[in-house]
Amino acid sequence: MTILNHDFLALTLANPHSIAPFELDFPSGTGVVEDTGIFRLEPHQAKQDISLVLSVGVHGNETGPIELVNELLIQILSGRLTLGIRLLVLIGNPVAANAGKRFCEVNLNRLFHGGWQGYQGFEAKRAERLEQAINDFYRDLDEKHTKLHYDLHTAIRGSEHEKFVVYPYVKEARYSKQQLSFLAASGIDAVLLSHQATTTFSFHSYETYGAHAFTIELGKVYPFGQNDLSRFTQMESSLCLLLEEGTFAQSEISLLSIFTVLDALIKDDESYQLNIAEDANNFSQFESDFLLSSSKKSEYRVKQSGDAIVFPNTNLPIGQRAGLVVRPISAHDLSYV
Ligand SMILES: O=C(O)CCC(=O)N[C@@H](CCC(=O)O)C(=O)O
Ligand SMILES: [Zn+2]
Repeated sequence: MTILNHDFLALTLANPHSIAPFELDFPSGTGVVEDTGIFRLEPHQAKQDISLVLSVGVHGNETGPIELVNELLIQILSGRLTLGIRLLVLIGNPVAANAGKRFCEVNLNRLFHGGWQGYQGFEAKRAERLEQAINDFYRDLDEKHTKLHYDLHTAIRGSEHEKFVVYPYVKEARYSKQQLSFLAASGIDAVLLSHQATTTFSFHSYETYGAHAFTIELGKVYPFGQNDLSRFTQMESSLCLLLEEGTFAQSEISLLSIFTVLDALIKDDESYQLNIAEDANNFSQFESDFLLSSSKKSEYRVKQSGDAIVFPNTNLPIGQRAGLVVRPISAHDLSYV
């Protein structure tokens, strides 16, 4: 088996359920395709002790980041980019990607950190397999080794901040200045600081391995072939620098708008409604006391003028997150590591 034309995405989509493992050489290192959508690359000469997981397509229809990372792989495999750190690329949900869907049976990004237990079907198996791949990749690294996991997504809606990240819930609320500066340099506009543990991929890597891990939203969802990859230029440049030199591009944290997550809105009944326009953007703000959601069982009123909604979505099963309510805060109010 080989990766024809260095096109790992094409190989993955042609074999969405499984691939027998195989090894390959490329000009600056060696690689192993461990399974479908799971590709580990080891540099001949590591410039820094950094192990980077780049995951894309955890939601199958979020194709822009998949195309971006596939392009980076083509550059590495063809020798145009010299790999200087360890790299694990994960294409999360190839079956849903082929179907042009967010997921097939269950939202994969709610099944990590053991959340797959108790579920059947492709996504449950896939979450377990992806967790295993990360565990294998991070195994036996010493204390001073830097573990990174950037989980790249695109959002269903337009947004007042086109590119933003979810910083998973971290103990003692201490945030990495180096990573935030890297995100600012990568074209990220805003950061949401999570208020609780979740079963997302980025939370799993932070909580289990102490990785610097983020869900990174790079714009709006488009089908394969319809993404304007020029919108990812800053992220691409930062990733190239990191992959080649093990260096983090840095910009002022003050470029970032920071939001704390106040509440997760949970769909608690079939009657659950969000009182927002169909086409409302992420980060739409509301006045104090506005009735943001209501159902036969509950209502949610906005606590303070300026509070905003991110990821509003009611097209999901009861018990799942229908949105996040966020509030702007100053970067000066954060504690940093
Ligand atoms: O646009 C939307 O509503 C969803 C975009 C998306 O997939 N977001 C992630 C965020 C994960 C996190 O909170 O870290 C998701 O919902 O899984
Ligand atoms: Zn997503």
